[in-house]
Amino acid sequence: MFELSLRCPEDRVDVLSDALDALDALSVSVEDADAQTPAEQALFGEPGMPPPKDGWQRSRMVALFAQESGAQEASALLQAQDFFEGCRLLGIQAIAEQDWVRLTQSQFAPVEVTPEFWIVPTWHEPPAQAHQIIRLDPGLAFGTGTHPTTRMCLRWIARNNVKDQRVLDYGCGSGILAIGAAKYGATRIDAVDIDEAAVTSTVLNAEANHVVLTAGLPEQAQGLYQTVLANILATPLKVLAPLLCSHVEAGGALVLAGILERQADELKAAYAPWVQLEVADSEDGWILMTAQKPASAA
Ligand SMILES: C[S@@+](CC[C@H](N)C(=O)[O-])C[C@H]1O[C@@H](n2cnc3c(N)ncnc32)[C@H](O)[C@@H]1O
Repeated sequence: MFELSLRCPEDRVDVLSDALDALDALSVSVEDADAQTPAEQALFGEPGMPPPKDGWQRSRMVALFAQESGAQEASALLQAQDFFEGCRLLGIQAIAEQDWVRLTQSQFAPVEVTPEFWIVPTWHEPPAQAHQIIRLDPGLAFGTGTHPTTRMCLRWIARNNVKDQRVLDYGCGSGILAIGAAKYGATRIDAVDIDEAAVTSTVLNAEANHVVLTAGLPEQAQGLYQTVLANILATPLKVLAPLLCSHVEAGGALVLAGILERQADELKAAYAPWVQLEVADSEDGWILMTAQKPASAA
């Protein structure tokens, strides 16, 4: 394989991607040309939404070609185009053969939720002290346990009693929270997501973990649940406040994650008409907020 890399301004990323695609690049990736420097720009998008911008102010694009001649031809053609003005060819280089599967796998080790509760990729042996295990490999959907928001939700499940409960996992991603709830004894579990790939991942991961749950699009969530879990992000969580609260049974628990420490007050205010949210856990600047729905509430 041969890698053609170039640098370009943000407004050229789209046209260059299309051109490289048309020139038979096997893949095109874009990254911040200023990554790892003080000029690095953070670009965040909401899950399920398109990225906020096509590229960074100064983007580095890397296109992969099967043959060196293909990369050279593409570079000559691109440099002859008007839209290449302001762009710079960084070079063409051969990529050494690698065992990509082994390399990827080596980046995912077992993750500890509590000393007894672990998330273990299928290519690893579970640690000896693990009494409760979720088997999960990285896939298309969010939720491998490496993110603090997921771990905090799972810790909450392990430390609170969900046995025999009806549980809703809203924004299920890989299904990891729904599977965790099943492992801790929840019996009727709905896992929903706006992303169909997440629904498919959840079904496959539930099967691999031998747990029973129902996965589907958000309309699948119906009626009242004793526990509602939602690890999304502060903005959608605020929009979803009436809906999520309407699914919590009186006396039931609402568990929210994907919230930064500084967003605690805005979340409390958004949920105040229904429940009183409190910070229940925190890790790396992220917080877990929980509430019990008043027993008399509708
Ligand atoms: C941060 S991931 C969490 C995945 C998993 N529950 C976990 O804890 O690791 C958020 C998930 O919420 C989904 N999502 C975002 N907005 C949503 C919405 N309005 N309704 C349902 N799902 C949503 C995304 O597609 C994504 O899979």
